[in-house]
Amino acid sequence: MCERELSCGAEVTRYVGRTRFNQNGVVQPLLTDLYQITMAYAYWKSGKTDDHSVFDLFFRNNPFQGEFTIFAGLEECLKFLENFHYSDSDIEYLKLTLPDSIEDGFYEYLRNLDAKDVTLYALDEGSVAFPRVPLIKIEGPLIIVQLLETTLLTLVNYASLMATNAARYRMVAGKHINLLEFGLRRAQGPDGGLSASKYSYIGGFDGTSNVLAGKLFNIPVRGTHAHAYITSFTGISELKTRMLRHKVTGVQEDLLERAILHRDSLSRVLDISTEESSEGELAAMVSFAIAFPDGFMALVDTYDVKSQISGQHSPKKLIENGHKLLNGTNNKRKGTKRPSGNGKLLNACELNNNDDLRGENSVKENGAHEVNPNLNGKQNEKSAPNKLKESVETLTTATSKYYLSKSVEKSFRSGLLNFCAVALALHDLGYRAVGVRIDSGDLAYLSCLARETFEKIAHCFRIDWFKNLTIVASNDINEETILSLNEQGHKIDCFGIGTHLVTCQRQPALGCVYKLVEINGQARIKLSQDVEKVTMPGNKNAYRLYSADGHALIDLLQKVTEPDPEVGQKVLCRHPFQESKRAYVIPSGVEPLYKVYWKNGKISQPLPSLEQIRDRVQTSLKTLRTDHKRTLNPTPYKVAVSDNLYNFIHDLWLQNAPIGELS
Ligand SMILES: Nc1ncnc2c1ncn2[C@@H]1O[C@H](COP(=O)(O)OP(=O)(O)OP(=O)(O)O)[C@@H](O)[C@H]1O
Ligand SMILES: O=P(O)(O)OC[C@H]1O[C@H](OP(=O)(O)OP(=O)(O)O)[C@H](O)[C@@H]1O
Ligand SMILES: O=C(O)c1cccnc1
Ligand SMILES: [Mg+2]
Repeated sequence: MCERELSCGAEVTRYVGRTRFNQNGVVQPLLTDLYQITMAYAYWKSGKTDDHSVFDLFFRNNPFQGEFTIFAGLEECLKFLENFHYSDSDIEYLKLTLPDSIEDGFYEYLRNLDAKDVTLYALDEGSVAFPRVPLIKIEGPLIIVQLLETTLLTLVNYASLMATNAARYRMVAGKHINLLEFGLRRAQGPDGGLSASKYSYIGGFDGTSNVLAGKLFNIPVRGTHAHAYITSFTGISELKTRMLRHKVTGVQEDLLERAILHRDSLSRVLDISTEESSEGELAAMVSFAIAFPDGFMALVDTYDVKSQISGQHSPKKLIENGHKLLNGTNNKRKGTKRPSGNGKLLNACELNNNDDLRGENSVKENGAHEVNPNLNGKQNEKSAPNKLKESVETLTTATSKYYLSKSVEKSFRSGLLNFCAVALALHDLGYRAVGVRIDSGDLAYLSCLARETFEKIAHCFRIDWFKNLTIVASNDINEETILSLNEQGHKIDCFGIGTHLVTCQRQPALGCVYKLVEINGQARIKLSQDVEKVTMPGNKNAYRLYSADGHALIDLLQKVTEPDPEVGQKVLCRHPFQESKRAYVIPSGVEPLYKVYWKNGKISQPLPSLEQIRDRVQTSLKTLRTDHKRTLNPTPYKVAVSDNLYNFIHDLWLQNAPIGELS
């Protein structure tokens, strides 16, 4: 079954009610490290194949300097177990690749190997998770459980990192902003791109531009258009068609003619000269509107009609140059004068009323803007490093200063003028435009300017919906940009986010590991100089204890042989390594964290849909106190061990730590 759905640029087909998708074909037993297979052979040779083993899959630190992680990738792990089987060609390849000394019997063993003797316990996919609490606990014959290591890690590591990253973007953006993932072109390859789309959706994004992800995972696909579409038209003479049927009457009308008429009247209302708007841009917008009259969304920042806004006065360049000035490395550079700035931080929405500031800027012949350092036309007497420092601080804290340049605003207004003209023409023919995308410049300021323009038109032309046109912003957005935009004030409805989201630029790996914790009933511990790296030995259960107000208080690990903690019963919770750190907790709620997800060769729980996992992320995050979730210096969430497990760990540690000899 499929339904037609309107995206912000194009009508797309969305598949609904489909059953689950197939696993990416690249996920197969040979998607592993060679050493898993060589170890498997050595286990086989030494008769350890069926030793009953327990492995924990866990991470040691939360990513992005945060204090929580979203667990994701479980469904893919279960599918991997379901399909685990070496094909004939896999066996052939291994025979060619491994040393000749490997006995044929091993290949026969592999040929018949599957995951039916394995049992997998896990947290629910989409739950918040914390360091050292295993996300997955897996037990069964040593050889197979070992062979699963790398693939399970690759399925969980990036998925969880991505879902966490997306959830963080959702937190800073707030629940009413639309978040679109635009990262495929910048992702770590095609598979990275697909996973990014899937797990950013789970983490709280609303859609993706990645069409295959839409098809495979039933994620909403969304999109606008690229600068190429605008620049592909040089003038209105290129328009092959300018006619559009009226939505109600069906009569063919000349959309271009109407757009030109509206542009003339708008230019007076908005005080923008039509000479400053590009005809090519108008032609492109008209043609796009004819193609998608119900989904007209346009990029409004393509043409810098009178100047180049990138160069010396882009926010990045100004900040860089500001730093160079501060360091004395760029003093002689032409065109890099001290930026204006009196240290006052402007709310972005106030900027375009501040003619004093904007009026001071001039445009150089070469197209670069020169920003007059003197706000009042007087010589600035404060010329020492202090003043420079002040300027740099002004720049770094309010990039909007860059936009004091009048022509930046003008060039943006050209796109806006053309968009509004076409939107009004569409309105005449019974259609509603969708909105604009801004992909450069000061997103706070320009979004306010756009909204102000829409409101003005809504008022002047008595078209109420015009004021609610969607404003999409994109361009290298990250968590900090959104926080900063929130502080400055903006009117953006939707962020399109690519590079920083999908590459997880701030922390490119989660660092999940897979450690043997028990074999044939004997606990195993891996020691390390680095206490953080000492493993938690033994087969364990995990619980989340809740406070009376419903917040998660602490995660507790116990030996599986211990009774579950009980509501209202005092539990001693101990720091796993620091003896003096301990506390009694009387939980108001106790949640056993593990469910058996795979047993006897079958997935043993009903698997939630992507939407349900996405919902779980939000409900699970709600159980966390806000101080654990804040971006700056969040409070660490406590992970503890029972008194019993504490003593067990430390006894085992002593037993396993060799006693040195001093000489
Ligand atoms: N108001 C704002 N506050 C903080 N950061 C912003 C603001 N507006 C935009 N940004 C960010 O500033 C950066 C813009 O940098 P850049 O120098 O590349 O400018 P640009 O407008 O993209 O220029 P170009 O014409 O070269 O594309 C982007 O990362 C963008 O997300
Ligand atoms: O900026 P991101 O967060 O990665 O979002 C995706 C970017 O992809 C497109 O840019 P494009 O590929 O056209 O290149 P550009 O960087 O020159 O805009 C789009 O205009 C966004 O800017
Ligand atoms: O649809 C868009 O606007 C889009 C898609 C991918 C990358 N940048 C923008
Ligand atoms: Mg871009």
